[in-house]
Amino acid sequence: MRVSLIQLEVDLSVPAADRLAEAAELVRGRAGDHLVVLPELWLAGGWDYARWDEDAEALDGPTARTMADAARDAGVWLHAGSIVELGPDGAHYNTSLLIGPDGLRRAAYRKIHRFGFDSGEAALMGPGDEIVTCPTPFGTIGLATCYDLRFPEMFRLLLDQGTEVLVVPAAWPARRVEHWRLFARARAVENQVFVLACNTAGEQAGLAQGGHSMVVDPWGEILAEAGTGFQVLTAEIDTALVAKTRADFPVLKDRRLGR
Ligand SMILES: O=C(O)CCC(=O)C(=O)O
Repeated sequence: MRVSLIQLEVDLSVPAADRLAEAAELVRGRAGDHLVVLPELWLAGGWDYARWDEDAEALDGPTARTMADAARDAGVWLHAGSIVELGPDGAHYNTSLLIGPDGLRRAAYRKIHRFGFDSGEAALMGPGDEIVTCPTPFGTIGLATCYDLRFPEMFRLLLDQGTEVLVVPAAWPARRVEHWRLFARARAVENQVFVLACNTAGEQAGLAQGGHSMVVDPWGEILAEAGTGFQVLTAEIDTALVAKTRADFPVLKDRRLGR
């Protein structure tokens, strides 16, 4: 199957409506791909907390609807990155959306581990509390977001729910980009899954973003890696490699704890 990770440059000085339309066009341009992935909080911005109140929207709000139309027009599965979700309880969540080629939402995942210690996301967003996986024609997709990568115990739960392809949108800063690269490969190797890790590029709220979106196979090989600017990163992946890797090197059978 062909996957594309759209490493967007998030320039918050450009009106959100223009950036939304541009992202939708990029998705439409990926007709022929099987799965397209966008980064974390690419519309609201991952680091401009002051905007989150005004940018918060429901799960079926304008971003979700625009992305659903784009997915249907292109005939692709779309991981639309994440939005600032205004939950029914009035709280905000960092919620990622998986949309089918028919334009229907197939999964929504509220980021469990919020970044910022006592400020930023950790103070302003509610925590998700549900591990989310979704069956697709090309295997079970497991959902995680950015900072989640630092918490390997979460990925064992995703594994135990059948994950074969892990999709991780992010707004990961350049300062710690080597951690990002390390974790993307580590989560692939330890769980014997594909990892599709889609970061932002450019600068957000004065913070340089790391780029280096990656497609990693279950053996930990990097099949494709972006640079630091805007890029559409495309790779062919064979999801049969998950079962083959697990059969050829059956390390997961030796787990002793936590199941
Ligand atoms: O863990 C990190 O270094 C970055 C995490 C982050 O930027 C986020 O979760 O938004």
